[in-house]
Amino acid sequence: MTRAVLSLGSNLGDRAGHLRAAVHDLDDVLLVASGVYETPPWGDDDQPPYLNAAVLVHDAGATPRDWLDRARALEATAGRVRDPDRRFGPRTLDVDVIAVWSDGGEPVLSDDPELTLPHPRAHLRAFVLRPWIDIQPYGRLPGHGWLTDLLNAEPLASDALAISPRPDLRLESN
Ligand SMILES: Nc1ncnc2c1ncn2[C@@H]1O[C@H](COP(=O)(O)OP(=O)(O)OP(=O)(O)O)[C@@H](O)[C@H]1O
Ligand SMILES: Nc1nc2c(c(=O)[nH]1)N=C(CO)CN2
Repeated sequence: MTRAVLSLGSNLGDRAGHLRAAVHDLDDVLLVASGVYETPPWGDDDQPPYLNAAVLVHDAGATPRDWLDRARALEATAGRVRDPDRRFGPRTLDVDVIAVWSDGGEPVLSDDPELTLPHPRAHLRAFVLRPWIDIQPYGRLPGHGWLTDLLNAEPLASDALAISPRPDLRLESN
C-alpha cells in the first residue's frame, strides 16, 4: 500500500485540459488535488509558461513502480512527444513521481535511475513545491526537510514569487 505525490505540468496545447484529463484519470486513487499555478519555464527558458499542479494519491495495491507506470500512461494519453535534444523542453503533459510513502508512513527511497525517489530535482523546483504545499501544508520532502522551509529560502523563494495562482482553473478533488 502506498501514497504518492505526483506533479503535473503542461505548456503545450490545451494546458488546463491536459491537467484535468490526468486528474480525471486518477479518480480511483485521488485523495486531493492542489490549485493550478501558472509558472515560468524552469531549466529551458525558450518555451511557453506552464500550468502546474500536484496531487496526493493512494492505492492499497500499488508499488512505487506502479506510480511511474501510471505517470507514463497519463503522458502517453496526452500525446507527449519526447525531444531528446531538449531535456527540459515543452510538453503536453509531464507527470513526475515526487515522493512515495509506504503503509507505515515511511518515505520510499530509491537511487534507481528509472525511478529515483524522492524525485532528484524536486527540491530545486518551486513549481513542484508550491502546489504540493496546498495539499500537505505540513509536508516534508524526504531528505530535504519541510516544504515551508524550502519555499522560504533562496533560490526557491524568488522563483515562488513568479508563480501565479489560477483559481479560475480549479481541478476536481474527491
Ligand atoms: N521520480 C521520478 N519520476 C518520474 N520519472 C523518473 C523518476 N525517477 C527517474 N525517472 C526517469 O526519468 C526519465 C525521464 O523522465 P521524463 O522524460 O519525464 O523527464 P523530464 O520530465 O524531461 O525531466 P524531469 O524528470 O527532470 O522532470 C524517465 O524515463 C523515468 O524513468
Ligand atoms: N515551470 C515549469 N518548468 C518546467 C516543467 C514544469 O512542469 N513547470 N517541467 C519540466 C520538465 O522537466 C521543465 N521545466
